[in-house]
Amino acid sequence: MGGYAAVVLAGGAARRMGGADKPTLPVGGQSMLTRVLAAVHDADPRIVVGPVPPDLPVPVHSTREQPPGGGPVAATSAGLALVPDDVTFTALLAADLPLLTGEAIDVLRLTAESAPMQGAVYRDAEGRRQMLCGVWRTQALRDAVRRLGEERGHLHGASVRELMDHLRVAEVSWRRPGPPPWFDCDTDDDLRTAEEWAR
Ligand SMILES: Nc1nc2c(ncn2[C@@H]2O[C@H](COP(=O)(O)OP(=O)(O)OP(=O)(O)O)[C@@H](O)[C@H]2O)c(=O)[nH]1
Repeated sequence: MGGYAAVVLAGGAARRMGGADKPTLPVGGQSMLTRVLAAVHDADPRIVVGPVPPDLPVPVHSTREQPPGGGPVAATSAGLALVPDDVTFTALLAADLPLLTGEAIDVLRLTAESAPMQGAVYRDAEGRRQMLCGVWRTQALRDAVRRLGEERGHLHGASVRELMDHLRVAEVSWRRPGPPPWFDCDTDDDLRTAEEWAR
């Protein structure tokens, strides 16, 4: 596999968690953001779109969509602006995936590199795409963001689902026993579940 970049979206409002600073919440003794960055330890560059906690234990590049809070596609666009043109693949990830592993990223990378598609995401047992747990051909992702921006006139408030409509995506099932690596924490209950699984 070749090199890849990682763009981690970490500037959401976390309304379902009462506005908590979600990426900094600990699971298994480490912040969710730290855990996601560890899963992409071999990505270069690693880009965080959102506030970067001062005690983050790994170096990252950081940026922010303008205006802040513009939603995940505006944030993706800001992150992609820091990905060099010669980086063929980019992992696009939420910051609230505390069970993500390097192995799970490798499966996505292998799929994205071999499939005649523009990227790969996980699909859960109910068939739902985990859209912020994927690896993409960087240029295809850039093109999709640009086309969506042209259609809407702006990216503010655009959803990841709208973005995916502009991309050909391979869906990957995770069939191994144990917690799914794409599990995302939207609520306090999710956080408790992740904590149990992370033990
Ligand atoms: N930089 C940035 N990241 C975002 C934005 N909106 C969502 N995200 C990130 O995208 C990921 C998925 O977001 P959600 O969990 O759907 O939204 P959320 O705002 O975190 O939470 P809710 O308000 O409860 O929906 C999370 O890692 C968020 O931090 C945004 O406007 N800017």
